[in-house]
Amino acid sequence: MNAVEVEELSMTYRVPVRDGGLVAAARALVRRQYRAVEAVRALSFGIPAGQVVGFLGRNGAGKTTTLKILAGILHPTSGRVRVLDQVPWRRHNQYLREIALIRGSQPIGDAPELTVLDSFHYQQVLYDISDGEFRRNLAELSELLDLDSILQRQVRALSLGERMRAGLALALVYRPKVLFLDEPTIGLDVSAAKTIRTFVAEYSARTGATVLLTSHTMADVESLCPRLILVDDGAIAFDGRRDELGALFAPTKLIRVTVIDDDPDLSPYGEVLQRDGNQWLLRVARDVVPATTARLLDRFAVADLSVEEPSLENVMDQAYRSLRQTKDLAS
Ligand SMILES: Nc1ncnc2c1ncn2[C@@H]1O[C@H](COP(=O)(O)OP(=O)(O)OP(=O)(O)O)[C@@H](O)[C@H]1O
Repeated sequence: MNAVEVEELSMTYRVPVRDGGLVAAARALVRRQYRAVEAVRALSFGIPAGQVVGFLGRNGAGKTTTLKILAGILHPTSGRVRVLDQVPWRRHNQYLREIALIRGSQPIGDAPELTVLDSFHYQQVLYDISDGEFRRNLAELSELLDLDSILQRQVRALSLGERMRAGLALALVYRPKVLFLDEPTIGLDVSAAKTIRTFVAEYSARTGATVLLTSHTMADVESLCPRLILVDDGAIAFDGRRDELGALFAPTKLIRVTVIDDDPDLSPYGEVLQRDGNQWLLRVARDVVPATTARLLDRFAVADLSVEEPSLENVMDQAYRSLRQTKDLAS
């Protein structure tokens, strides 16, 4: 059984619309008009327990809406969802104890006057955690997220990075089995973001937690998610491994080659992206990579040669362009 099971999930928001001006404002008081925004359209996917999945897509693609439905905050327009075999929007206590939604934009609850430690005690009461388990979990989280120096501080006085570390620990002190992480590194400096990434990887490895993560930071996705689901306009555009995404949307690879010949010219072998002395970086269509490497090895005295996938950032850029083009052609 999958930990997360989503079938034909759709969500349409009703957004009030009115023209500008006082007359229109007065008319809207009497008869309000609405416009439908289809945020999620017939999404289907399953996630086995323990898997870490990147949930990607352009701004407005429907990621946060999906995570909110899975976390039981929103009721969808239609579709079937089971997370740990429960219907999220029924919000049973048992369910809420087994999952956590953590949003990088709002990592911590709404009691900014409490200290971090008080917030932990509040979580202990709310989630009915035994003293022994609470002490163990808090000690482990403090160590992994370096919380000792902020436990006595008021939440309102924390920096964004400290807030995110505290928010993650607060959400995980009751040991949820499924994590929905919505841009957990947004706005963080490179070291703080790395701390969060390392922590998420360790948490899921240690506890076997299932993780669905959205991020526009490709380093998060690259380091954490073997499987990627790409949504576009509320529908799934891709579901598979990172190399499969590359093969689908970025039809090229990079050949990095160092030759020891004098004054070599490698430009006929591919698009030259970089040249540094005798080291060349060539962009080559995927299907001619084997033939091109064979020709290079045959023609030059090669000191070093490697074939590289384009960066995930590059692949995503090409994927978004291609999806936009398809949409423009269809409209
Ligand atoms: N509360 C709401 N009321 C009306 N429309 C909404 C609401 N929340 C989101 N939307 C719309 O639904 C669509 C999907 O939004 P959503 O926030 O799920 O996208 P996203 O993929 O998370 O985007 P981003 O990467 O920018 O965070 C967008 O068109 C958005 O404007």
